[in-house]
Amino acid sequence: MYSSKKQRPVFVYSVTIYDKLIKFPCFSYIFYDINPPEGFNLRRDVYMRYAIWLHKLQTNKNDSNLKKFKLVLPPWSHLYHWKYSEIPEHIPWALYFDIESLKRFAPVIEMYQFFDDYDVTYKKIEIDDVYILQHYQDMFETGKFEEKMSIEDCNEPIRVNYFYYNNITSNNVRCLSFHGYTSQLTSVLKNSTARSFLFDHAEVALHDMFGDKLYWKCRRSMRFNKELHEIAKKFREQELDANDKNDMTILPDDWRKEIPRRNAIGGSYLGIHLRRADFVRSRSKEIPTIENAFKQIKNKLEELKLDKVFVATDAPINEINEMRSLLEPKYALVTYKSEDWVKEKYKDGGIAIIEQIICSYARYFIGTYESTYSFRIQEEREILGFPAESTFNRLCYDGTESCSKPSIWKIVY
Ligand SMILES: C[C@@H]1O[C@H](OP(=O)(O)OP(=O)(O)OC[C@H]2O[C@@H](n3cnc4c(=O)[nH]c(N)nc43)[C@H](O)[C@@H]2O)[C@@H](O)[C@H](O)[C@@H]1O
Repeated sequence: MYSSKKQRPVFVYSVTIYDKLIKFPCFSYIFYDINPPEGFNLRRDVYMRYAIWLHKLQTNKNDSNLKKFKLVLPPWSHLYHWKYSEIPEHIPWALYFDIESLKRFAPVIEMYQFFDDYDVTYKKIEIDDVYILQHYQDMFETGKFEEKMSIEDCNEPIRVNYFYYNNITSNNVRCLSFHGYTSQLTSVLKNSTARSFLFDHAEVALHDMFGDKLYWKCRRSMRFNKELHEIAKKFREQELDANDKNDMTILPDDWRKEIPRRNAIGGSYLGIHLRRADFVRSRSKEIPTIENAFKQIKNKLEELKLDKVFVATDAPINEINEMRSLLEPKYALVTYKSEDWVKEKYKDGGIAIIEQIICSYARYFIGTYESTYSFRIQEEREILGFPAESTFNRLCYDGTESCSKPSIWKIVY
């Protein structure tokens, strides 16, 4: 794990990484950052675009004239949906993900490990080349989308510091209007002698290929931190009477050993992701009221002959109680209540992941329309080998099941 001491570099004076990153002269570093309001699960998708790019750079023999790159994982700081007890907080990826598993796909390092790579006698880190990606305004106006990139005037004011560290900065910041796939950014690397690059607004670059074999390899490498899995497993066993052996949900320790299958059964409970919070305001016409959600849950429990529903939700307690009073006593509504140490150690992000895991292992899953939190559960269930019909379902806004189904993105090996 990480030590808080390692979170903030202490340096004495300023040099560029190109000049002084002396510990590992054969490496160059790629940083990326994302539009601040974006939530955790969209960020996971953006990570994949860059991990796939780095994977390709690492394996593509035609680009052997390029240096070796490391992808620096941006700490989880100031996420809009999370409450932080201490500000600024730089949460490393190891708190949520199995880093060794990520490394089996792409050459990633944590930010604090980058600080270790850096010569710590220097006060300030200056990233050699910063590119702020931005959309071509005219493409949205004309609807004519073509792949291109060009350095242009910036659409937004330029930031002075990066990643909420006031000693990470750059003297060379440019705005790159961009429409294309992430690996097309290779041309930026080829035309530069820099040893450190930051792509801000990284979400502007698209997936090279959404849903192909490489996409799924990368996705499979994104295993959660083992302890989070253990916590969810214990909860499933104790509160939902579910276990991997009976539910046919055992995966090999190494994602590279996974094989195609569709025989997962899942625990004898219905899994629901009921997204509320900001969605109640921003998507009121697309998500159900509590009563409408109840109708769909009850119908599905009847149809599947189940008597338990696990609800992952960011709803306030009064809404959960309302749902509970509608379902009980005939059906049990189970939610995850974290122990104090879990909340303290893993914070809001970890609790959300534990709930996602529990939904992933359910007999049947129903998510919330266009929530990336639900999308990630659907992917996890594809990896676990559930029949697609038990996964790609959404709560309809009107209490019926008649609304359109979510897009089905089946796993490819
Ligand atoms: C419209 C967009 O929707 C996006 O949200 P959407 O895709 O649902 O997906 P997320 O970005 O993951 O949701 C935002 C955060 O809300 C919390 N959250 C959501 N659902 C649950 C849940 O069931 N249980 C728990 N414990 N926490 C939950 C969690 O911290 C998660 O990272 C937003 O990130 C964007 O900023 C934007 O608002």
